Amino acid sequence: MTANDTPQPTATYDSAFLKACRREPVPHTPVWFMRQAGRSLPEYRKVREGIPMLESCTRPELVTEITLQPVRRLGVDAAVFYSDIVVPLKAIGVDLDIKPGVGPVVEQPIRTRADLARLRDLTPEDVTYVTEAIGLLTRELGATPLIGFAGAPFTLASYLVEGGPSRTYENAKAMMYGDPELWADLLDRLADITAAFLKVQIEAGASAVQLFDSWAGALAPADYRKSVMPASVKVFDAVAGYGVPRIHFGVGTGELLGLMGEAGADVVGVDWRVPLDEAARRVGPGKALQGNLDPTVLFTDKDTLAAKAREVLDAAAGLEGHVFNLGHGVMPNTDPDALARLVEYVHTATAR
Ligand SMILES: Cc1c2[nH]c(c1CCC(=O)O)Cc1[nH]c(c(CCC(=O)O)c1C)Cc1[nH]c(c(CCC(=O)O)c1C)Cc1[nH]c(c(C)c1CCC(=O)O)C2
Repeated sequence: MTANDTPQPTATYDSAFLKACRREPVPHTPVWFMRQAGRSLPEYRKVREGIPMLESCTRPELVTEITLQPVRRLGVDAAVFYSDIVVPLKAIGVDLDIKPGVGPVVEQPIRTRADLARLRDLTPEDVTYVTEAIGLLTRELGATPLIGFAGAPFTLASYLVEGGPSRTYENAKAMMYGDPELWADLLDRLADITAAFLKVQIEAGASAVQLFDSWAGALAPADYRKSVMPASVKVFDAVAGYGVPRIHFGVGTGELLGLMGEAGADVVGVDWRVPLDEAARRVGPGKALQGNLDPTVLFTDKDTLAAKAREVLDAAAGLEGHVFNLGHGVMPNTDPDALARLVEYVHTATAR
């Protein structure tokens, strides 16, 4: 499929997940989990043994297996492509690695205009392993949709400018406030790279895409609107013509929910801090919501888990479209059986 073709009904078109994204009636509330593939699954730890994270993302058969693992075990309504937000940066030659237990670490942070030259455009040839893996996956998945994803310009910039994970984003925000032109140019470069990465995934067969602006909650709404939102708008605009749902998620973004919808999302992801009925008021009409069980609830007993999931469903009762998810990613020590129970509970409680 290319942009602006009339979207054709596909094998996944009538899935509960895509219907909920389009705000159509659903047979049950669809469920998937951010970070559903990964360390909470013993079968993941087994196949990843001895293979560095970023290398694992370049092996199509391994990517296929890891992406399918949670679909088989948990009964979720969608698969999420096994990759990472820093994969496109690595693919254009940025010297970075994912350090276990730490996260992405960038050898030479981007701090000056000269550093920007290290961010060249991403072409499909840079990530042929992504195209190949998605081809394998969509054949295996059949009617189950595959969600592609990318990091939003701000969240990618936070790693590139800080050089690694940060609690304060002091270098990134100092650039944003102190050198707005350099900042705008950096985010614009990242928007092009992100858009190119999403296009590769959609053209290879992804049924929906999620833009992770995980750390945008660090920003005041006025700064988000002026200094970050234009780059995210550029990303969403670039993939609008494909007709696949676009999901927009960040952590601690209660004050930004309206703007994150306005940026061009069809579905707004909500963390656990804002109940979904209140989130719907902040986002306004015409968008589905995704979320938002606190991931730590999975560490509690069965009855508490069901009661807390019920609270999410009750808050979502009046929404135009609801995709059940956690308010952030599955934590590594989560019991996979609790995840499977949660899927079962949501499906049963919402069966129509
Ligand atoms: C901020 C961010 C990153 N990566 C991602 C985000 C946005 C989501 C969020 O807000 O949590 C996105 C991501 N990363 C990964 C996925 C896979 C798909 C899925 O959700 O199942 C997704 C969607 C694989 C991964 N990405 C990573 C792992 C764990 C590494 C491993 O298994 O060795 C996985 C499965 C590594 C990673 N990569 C990143 C971090 C913070 C870490 C964790 C570091 C650690 O605690 O070890 C950057």
